[in-house]
Amino acid sequence: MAKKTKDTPQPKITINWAMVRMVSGIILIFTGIVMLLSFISYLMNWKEDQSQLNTWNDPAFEVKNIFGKLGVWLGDSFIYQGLGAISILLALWFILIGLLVIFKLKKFPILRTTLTMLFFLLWSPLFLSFIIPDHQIFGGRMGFELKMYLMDLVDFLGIILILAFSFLLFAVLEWRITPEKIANKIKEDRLAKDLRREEKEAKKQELKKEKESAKKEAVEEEPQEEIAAETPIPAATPKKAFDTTTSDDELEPFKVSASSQKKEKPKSSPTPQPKEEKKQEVVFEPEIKEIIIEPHKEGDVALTVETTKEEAVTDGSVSNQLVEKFGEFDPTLELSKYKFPTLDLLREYEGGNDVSIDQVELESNKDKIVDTLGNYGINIDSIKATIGPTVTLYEIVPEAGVRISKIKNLEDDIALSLSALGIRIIAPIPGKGTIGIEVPNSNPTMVSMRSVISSQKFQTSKMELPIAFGKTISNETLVVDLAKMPHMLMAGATGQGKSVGLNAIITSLLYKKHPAELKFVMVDPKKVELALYNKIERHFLAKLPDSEDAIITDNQKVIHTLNSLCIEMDDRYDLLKDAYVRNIKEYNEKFKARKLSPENGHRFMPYIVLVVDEFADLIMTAGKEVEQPIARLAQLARAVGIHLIIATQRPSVNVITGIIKANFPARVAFRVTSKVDSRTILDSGGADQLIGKGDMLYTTGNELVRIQCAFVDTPEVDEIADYIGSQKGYPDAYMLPEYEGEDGGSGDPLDVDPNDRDSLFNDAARIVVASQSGSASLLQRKLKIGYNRAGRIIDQLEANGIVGNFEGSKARDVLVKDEVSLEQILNNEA
Ligand SMILES: Nc1ncnc2c1ncn2[C@@H]1O[C@H](COP(=O)(O)OP(=O)(O)OP(=O)(O)O)[C@@H](O)[C@H]1O
Repeated sequence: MAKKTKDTPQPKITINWAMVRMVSGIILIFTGIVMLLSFISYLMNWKEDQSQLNTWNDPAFEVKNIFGKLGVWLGDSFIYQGLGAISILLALWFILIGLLVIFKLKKFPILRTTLTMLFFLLWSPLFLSFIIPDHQIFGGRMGFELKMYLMDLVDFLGIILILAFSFLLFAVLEWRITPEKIANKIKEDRLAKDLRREEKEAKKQELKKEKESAKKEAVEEEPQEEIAAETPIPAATPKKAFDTTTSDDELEPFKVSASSQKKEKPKSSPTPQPKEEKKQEVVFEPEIKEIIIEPHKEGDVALTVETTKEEAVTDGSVSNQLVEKFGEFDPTLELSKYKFPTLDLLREYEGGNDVSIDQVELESNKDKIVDTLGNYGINIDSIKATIGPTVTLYEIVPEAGVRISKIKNLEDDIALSLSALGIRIIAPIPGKGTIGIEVPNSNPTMVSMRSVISSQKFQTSKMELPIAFGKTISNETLVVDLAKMPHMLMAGATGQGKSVGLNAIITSLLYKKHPAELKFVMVDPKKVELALYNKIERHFLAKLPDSEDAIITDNQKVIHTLNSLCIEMDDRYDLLKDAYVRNIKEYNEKFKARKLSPENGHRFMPYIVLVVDEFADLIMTAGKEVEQPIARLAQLARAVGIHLIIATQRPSVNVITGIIKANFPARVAFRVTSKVDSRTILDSGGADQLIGKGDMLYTTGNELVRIQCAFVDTPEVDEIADYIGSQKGYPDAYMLPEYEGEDGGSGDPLDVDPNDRDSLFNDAARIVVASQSGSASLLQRKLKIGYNRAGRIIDQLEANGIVGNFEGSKARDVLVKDEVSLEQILNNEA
């Protein structure tokens, strides 16, 4: 603010263009209105008024025109003696130009409008005086004279041709009429007609179907024997077929004709289904052909043979057709009414966005820095201050020849002379060639979550998983993409702002992502930090199938969940491989473009963010069991949209092990108690010099950025969770794959009785042999079964010698090499 008043420019004599524009606009509109009303009035009263023209100066002369003598004069000059009735166009043009001038409508095609008007001003007088020759008033003098001249020159037919050709020429130039356009227009009209017809037919079909289902219900309510009596071929007709055929025709066997069945086929069941599923079902229906074998003998029944054509591989053209027909797949359709949290759920804090610092404080800090350095013989060329929310950065350019290390060594002395905590010296500032000294403000400004969420940067961000972390030292909102990080390690001593930081991350994502696009897996050993998010379980949380609470507080469950996430990761990789894409973004785009069929197990993949609030506690109790899956996820899960955020109070080396550290390039450090801790988390000091309360350092491997974390209070989080939780959600939380631990799944095949076979055993064996891959997740997808059952079937396959031994994460070898041998095995053992 103070800066502004300082920089106020000297007053200059300037032309107020806005006023000029306003005044000229008003004059134009006024002129246009007077002309328009005069013309209209003149056209109505011209006979009487015109006869008075000779007695113009006579005070007794009375005219009927709405604008009196001026109106008559205008009408006579423009209409009678001039352009005729088309002069009205001129009046309208004045009004239009006036409006354009006032409202600054730059996009309006003014030149084109003016040219069109000029054409009509020339063309209409001739046209009007030609078709209404008795009254000069319509064509005006211009029309009359022109007509007389042309009559003499080209005669009647010549004038018609001139009028017709000039109009045609104008139309072609003005409306750019080309033969293609005309053809297109005809085509469009035809298409629109067809579309309307199709819509009508679809509506009719729907009505018919409704009636049919109503009838079916009525029939179902009737006693069964009655149906049996009326239906001559119930035994031969599969139940499914009976279920799907519901028209009256069905009750008569001979009328189960090609046409009536054809209509039935795409629907497998008339029961209403969730929107999305319904859509997909229709989309990927196989092509069905029918051959009717006519009866040979009298009294024989016609046989309809139904053949399903092999489903074609979905190539571009098919998907294009699908997209044309149904539009892109919309993952948000099921919760299409979902409303994103509103800004008013977040609080405005006192002092909000205005970062202010006392001028005196600035001056005195500067003097102290200059004096301290001066005492050690370091002279300064220039010094510049950048005021941030919690700290002010003084950028120093030392005199030539001063060693940087000398200034760096004076850190403690400068801190002493400024008598302030949290002084940090950055020597040199990367990419700037200056030396930075960060000095805490005596009155720090709170950075509210509201201010960062409402920032343009966050609102318009196109990032996949944007996080509005807080504000940098130059008071800019820092928005980072979790998808790019791809995992984050967060550390800080107790009470320094870790939980607030986690909430800020989660809140940012909740403000930007639809429940269909993002799921959280939350681990909260402290049991209270993340409990608030229980309310959004059905919208944003993921959990294990058998667990009650989505937020995991029990360490044993954490191990299961992490392993389950590993399975989800492997499944996702299989799907990515199938789809020939390299990451979740490309995969989802392909899925949305309907290039991947859900029939083959493909599905829209939401991002999964694993949030662990107290990692030290987990490592202490579960050690390797937790470290291994975390490391696996951290190494591999990035491409499949699984991201980890891990927070810990104790950033010691036995918690943040080398393997974990190597896979978490994004680090956030709140204040820690020692330089060693700072080194563990950031690989450099600095975190021990922070001032707490959300003051943090952030790095993605290169430079350290000092940020004031945005503050979001528990009641705010509570309100956001309430707001989301009160809306319609999914029936349940997002289900992660089942994981049974050591005892389940791929157990000891010796325990498995080779004769104890799952009902899907044969199918599974065929799939495994056909693909030559003994993977449980393949069976899961192809047979649409759970992980446990797939694991059991794999064990049975092993016991029967179809697949080889368990080989860790690798798929098992398939011992039967071709389908013929497999069929022999299956037949022998049957
Ligand atoms: N970004 C911030 N801006 C202002 N004040 C903050 C900020 N973050 C934290 N604080 C203050 O610090 C207090 C403690 O923060 P928080 O609960 O996040 O600490 P913590 O590191 O999670 O502690 P613990 O590990 O014990 O849970 C908050 O109640 C708040 O008063």
